[in-house]
Amino acid sequence: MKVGIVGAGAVGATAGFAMVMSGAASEVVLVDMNEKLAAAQAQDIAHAVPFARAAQVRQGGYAALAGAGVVVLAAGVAQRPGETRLQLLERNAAVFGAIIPAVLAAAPDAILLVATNPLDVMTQIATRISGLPPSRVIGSGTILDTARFRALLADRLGVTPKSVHAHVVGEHGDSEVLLWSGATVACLPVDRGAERLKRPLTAEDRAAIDEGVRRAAYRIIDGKGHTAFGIAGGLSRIVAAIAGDERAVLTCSILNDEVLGVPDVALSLPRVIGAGGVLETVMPDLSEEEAAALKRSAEILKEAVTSVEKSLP
Ligand SMILES: NC(=O)C1=CN([C@@H]2O[C@H](COP(=O)(O)OP(=O)(O)OC[C@H]3O[C@@H](n4cnc5c(N)ncnc54)[C@H](O)[C@@H]3O)[C@@H](O)[C@H]2O)C=CC1
Ligand SMILES: CC(=O)C(=O)O
Repeated sequence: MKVGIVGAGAVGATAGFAMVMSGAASEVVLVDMNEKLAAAQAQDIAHAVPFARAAQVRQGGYAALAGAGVVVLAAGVAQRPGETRLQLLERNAAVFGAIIPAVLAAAPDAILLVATNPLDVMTQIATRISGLPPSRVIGSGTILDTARFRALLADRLGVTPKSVHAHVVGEHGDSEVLLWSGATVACLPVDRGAERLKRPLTAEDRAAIDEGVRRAAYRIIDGKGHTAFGIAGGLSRIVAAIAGDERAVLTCSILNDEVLGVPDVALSLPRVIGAGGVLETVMPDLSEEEAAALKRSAEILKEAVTSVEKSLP
């Protein structure tokens, strides 16, 4: 599948690299207002193609996106150390106002895959600006937080993350909700599985994992200035699910009609992803505490989107 990526910085370029190395994309076009950067990133990725499956990688203008099945939106500003994702909102909303009409003029049939933060609000803004149905405007959402949850839990349990099933829903950000009640390992609820693995989970372990997932971006940005590898893996996974019409269940963000009484808000829930984008949403069973936290997350996002909506085109 041909994939366009608008924003060839750390996230966009690493995502392009991940898609080429995993075989998720057969053609990648990088678009950036900094054409020199996009051309350099495209060349660098192209030099990895001999170690991967056949793929074409190049820099281009918006017209070069024609025929793309997915266009990743990774343009805009990123957090500086200590900054929250929501603090980026006004600057990145203006960037989307400029790029989305240009993307759709060239690639009207593409699914938009949003990576820019604040992720959920940007997904909602992209849905509104594009006029596309919510199923075709997908935010990477908590696919990354879910991966972090599985990685940290697996490390504690001494098994591979692929054998841990656990999800994060809600905001891709500070109010996200780790679904401990549905987490499983070896066909067992996670607490029982942990005991059988002789690595029982204490309240302190849970708190440390929660903090490790929720604060991961802050720690990584403090150390290296940005995050890229995790989200690149997640974007590549979503593209593969679309390209292969997989019907894979992934936690992604789209505009929901309503979440626990909060209307018209984008946030992540488990979604079935295939060639048409989001094919189904599967509302998980939630404990009382998780339901209250998800509702709070929806309210925070609704407030954020309402604050910027008036200035949208
Ligand atoms: N969804 C997620 O889980 C994650 C999201 N992010 C977000 O992804 C976004 C990009 O982050 P980075 O790649 O680290 O930033 P970066 O600064 O390395 O790259 C952004 C690129 O966007 C380009 N750009 C800005 N305005 C543009 C416009 N109007 N048209 C075309 N190109 C434009 C810039 O020239 C730059 O190359 C940020 O909002 C960041 O917070 C970052 C990590 C994870
Ligand atoms: C920066 C960001 O959103 C993340 O790594 O989660």
